[in-house]
Amino acid sequence: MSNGPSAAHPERERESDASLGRGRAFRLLFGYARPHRKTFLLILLCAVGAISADLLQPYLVKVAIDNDILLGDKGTGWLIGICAAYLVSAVAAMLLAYGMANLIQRAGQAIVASLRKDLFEHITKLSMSFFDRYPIGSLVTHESSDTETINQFFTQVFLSLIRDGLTLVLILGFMFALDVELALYSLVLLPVIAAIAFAFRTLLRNSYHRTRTQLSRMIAYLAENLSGMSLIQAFHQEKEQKKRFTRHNEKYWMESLREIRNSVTFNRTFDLLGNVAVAFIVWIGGMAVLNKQLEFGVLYAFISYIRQFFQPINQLTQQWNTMQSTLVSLDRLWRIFSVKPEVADPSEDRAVRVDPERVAGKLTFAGVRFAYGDGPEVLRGIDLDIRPGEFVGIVGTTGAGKSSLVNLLPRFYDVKAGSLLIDDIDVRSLPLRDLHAIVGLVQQEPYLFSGSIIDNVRLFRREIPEEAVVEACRTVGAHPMIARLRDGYDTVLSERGSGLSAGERQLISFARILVFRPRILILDEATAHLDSHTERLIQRALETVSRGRTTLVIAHRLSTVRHADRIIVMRDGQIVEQGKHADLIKNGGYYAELCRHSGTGHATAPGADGRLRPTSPA
Ligand SMILES: Nc1ncnc2c1ncn2[C@@H]1O[C@H](COP(=O)(O)OP(=O)(O)OP(=O)(O)O)[C@@H](O)[C@H]1O
Repeated sequence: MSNGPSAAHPERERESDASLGRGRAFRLLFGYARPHRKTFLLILLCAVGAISADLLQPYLVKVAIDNDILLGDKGTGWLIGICAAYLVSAVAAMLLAYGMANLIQRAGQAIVASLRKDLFEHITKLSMSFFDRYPIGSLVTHESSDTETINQFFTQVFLSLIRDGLTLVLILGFMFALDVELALYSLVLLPVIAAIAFAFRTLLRNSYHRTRTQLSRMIAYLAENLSGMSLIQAFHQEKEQKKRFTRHNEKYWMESLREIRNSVTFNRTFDLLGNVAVAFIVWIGGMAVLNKQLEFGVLYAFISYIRQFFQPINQLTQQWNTMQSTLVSLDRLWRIFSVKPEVADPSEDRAVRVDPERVAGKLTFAGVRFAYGDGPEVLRGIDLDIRPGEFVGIVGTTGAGKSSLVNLLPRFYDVKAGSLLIDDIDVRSLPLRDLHAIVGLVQQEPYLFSGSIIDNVRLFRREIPEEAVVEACRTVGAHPMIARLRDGYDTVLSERGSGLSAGERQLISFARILVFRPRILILDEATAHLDSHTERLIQRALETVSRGRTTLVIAHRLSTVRHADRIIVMRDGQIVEQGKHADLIKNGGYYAELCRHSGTGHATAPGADGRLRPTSPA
C-alpha cells in the first residue's frame, strides 16, 4: 500500500573514513580561504614590504660605516640622509607589519566564522541516529575549539610561514649579495640547527599532546561533575570527587610544566646557537677585516643578519604544534561535514506535496520493523490503523518500544521495513518541512530554549502576534502561571527552562501546539512527579489540544488515557492488545495486569493517580 520509497535499502548515514586524508581536509580549508584570495595577496605584498624594509636597516648602517664614517669625506648631510632613510624604513616596516597582522586576523576570523556557521547548519540537518552515536560534548568541542584552532592556523602558522619564511629567504639574499664567502661560512651551522630543530620537534609535539590530553580529561571530569552535582551532594561524594579532581589537576599541572620547560630549553638553545654563530662570524669576518679583505660595514651587517636569522627558524619550528593540531582539527571537522543525513528530503520526483492544514490525520503503520543502527529489533512488525481525529493512548512497560514507535512519525528515524503512512502517503515522500508542520510533538522533557517565554511558545517566529501566544497559553491553562512570573511573557528562561517545573514546561509545549496547529499530535507524558494541580492542568490542556487532531499519547499514568478512544498495549516491540479501557480490563489480559501493578483494582477503573509502574512481563 506504500507509495513511498522502498524501506529495504534506506540511505545509510555515511561517515568518512580517516583515509580521506589530509589532502581533502586541506582542500576543505582552502575552499573557505578562496573568497579571501585578494586579501591574502595583499598580505603577501605587505609581508614582502615590511621584511625588506626591516632588512634594509643593517644595510643602511653598513653604507653609513663604509661609505662615510670610515672615509669621513661625505659630510654630515649625507650621514643625516642615511639616518633619515633608516627611520623611514623602520616606520614603513612597522606600518606594513601592522597592516599585515590586521589583514590576516580579518581573513582568519571571517573564514572561521563561515566555517562555524556551515558546521552548525550541517549539524542541525543530521538525523537523530547521528546524535545517538556522537557525544554532544565532542560536537561542542568541534564547534568551538576546533574552529578556533583553524583560526590559529591562519593567524600563527600561515603568518609565520609567510613572514619567517620570507625573512629567511631575504636574509640569505642580502648576505649573498654582500659577501658570498662569508655567507657560505654563515651556513656552516645550518645542519646543526636542522638537527636540533628536528630533535626538539618530536619532544615539543609529544609534550604538547600530553598536555592537551590531560586538559581535556580534566574538562570532561569537570563537566561530568557539574551536571551530576545534585547526586554528588546527595551521596556526600564531595571529598572523593575532590580527590579525583586534584589528581587530574596535578597531572595537567605537571604536563604543562614539562611543556614549558621543553619550550624554554628549545628557545634558549637557539639563542645559544645564535651567539655561537655570531662569535664564529666575528672570528672569520674579523680576520678578513684585519687582512683588509672585507669592509668593516659588511661585517657589521652580517652580524645583524645572523642575529635575525635564528629567530624565524625558531618561530617556524614552534609552529609545528599548531600545524599538528590544525591537521587533527581539520580531520575531525571533515569527518562531521562528510556525514550525510540518513533521513533526508525526498527527491523531486518522489516528493508528494500536501497542504499541511488540509491533512485529515489518518495514520497507517504497515508491517513496521525498526532497530537502532545495527542493534536488535525494537519494533517487530507493527500493523496499526488510526482514524483521523482518534485519541490513542500507548501503554507498556519501560523499553516496550512506545517512544520508538512515535519517533518514526516525524522521521527522527526511518523504518527498517514496512511503511508508515499519513493519509495514505508514505512519510518518506513528504518534504520534511511539510511533515514537521503536520506532526507536532510534546516531549517528556520539553526542551525550552534560553530566551523569553513568548519566544519559546512561538519559537522565535516574530510574525506570530503576541495575542495569539497569550490566547494559546490561556487555552491550555498556562496563563496564570506565566502571569505570576515577574516579567510575565517576557520572562527570560535560563538554560533549558530550568526555572520551571516539568509540568509547567509541558504546558508551554501545549501552547506551542495551539500556535502551530499540527494535524497530528504526539505527547510523551511527563514521568516526573507532578503535583495534583499541575496534573489536572495537563489533563485539561491535553483534552483541549487534542480536540480535532489525531493524538497519540504515551501514557505513564493510566488516568491520562482512561478515556482514550483506543488504548494500545505494547510489549517487547509488539502490540499485544488494543481496545477501550473498560474492554481491556474485562479481557483480563496484559493491560489488566499493568493496571493491577499500578495499584488499581482489576474490576474498577484506575484512580486519578493510577500510574503505570515498570513491571516484568507476566
Ligand atoms: N537512541 C537509542 N539507541 C539505541 N537503543 C535505543 C535508543 N532509544 C531506545 N533504545 C532501546 O530501544 C528499546 C525501546 O525503547 P523505547 O524508548 O522505545 O521504549 P519505551 O517503551 O518508550 O520506554 P520508556 O517508557 O522507558 O520511555 C529499549 O530497549 C531501548 O533500550
